[in-house]
Amino acid sequence: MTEWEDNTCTQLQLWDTAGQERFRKSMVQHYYRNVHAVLFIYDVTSPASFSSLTSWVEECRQHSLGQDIPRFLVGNKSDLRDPKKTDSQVSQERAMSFSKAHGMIFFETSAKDPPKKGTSGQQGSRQALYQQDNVEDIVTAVSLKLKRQKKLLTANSLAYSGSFKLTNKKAEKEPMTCC
Ligand SMILES: Nc1nc2c(ncn2[C@@H]2O[C@H](COP(=O)(O)OP(=O)(O)OP(=O)(O)O)[C@@H](O)[C@H]2O)c(=O)[nH]1
Repeated sequence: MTEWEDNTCTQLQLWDTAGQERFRKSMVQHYYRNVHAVLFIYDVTSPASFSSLTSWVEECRQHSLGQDIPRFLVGNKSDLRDPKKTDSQVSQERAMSFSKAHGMIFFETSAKDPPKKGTSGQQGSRQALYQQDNVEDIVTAVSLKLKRQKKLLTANSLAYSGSFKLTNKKAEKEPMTCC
């Protein structure tokens, strides 16, 4: 639950899809019904977990999840990054490029050992390109995105389903009423 300064709050209900196929098959319809956002989470030390994201993106598409549903890409286990093993890890550049291609908001974090607020991580011998966030920051970002989107949807539905529709400056001054 995130409480905002305007006295509203956003409550997040997270559904963790089971890794095991036999559970996934029976639960899958339930997951996709009324979904407001999707978090694609992978393990930064497991390129296989990153590669499997493509099938999750495809699954979302098959379940007709619209592009208006916010998508987040989260690389977890950043505490296990080993500067000497860059080949067997998912680089932030690769993840960032994937997130851009799929319209996702990218985060990297560790659920076990939360990065200090706003710090950049170390990747190989270089400074990581993107900052790492703790889990709470990611939850807040998801909540904020949903709050903004809800506001936008409400504004749009008022503009298009009310007794008048604002189309231009003239209409703003002299609203046309109908119904
Ligand atoms: N070092 C480290 N270990 C983690 C982190 N997050 C989870 N783990 C460990 O990773 C293991 C797997 O965690 P799960 O949450 O079961 O992973 P999962 O992907 O949901 O697993 P399935 O639902 O079975 O697919 C556990 O032993 C966790 O303690 C992290 O950020 N850092």
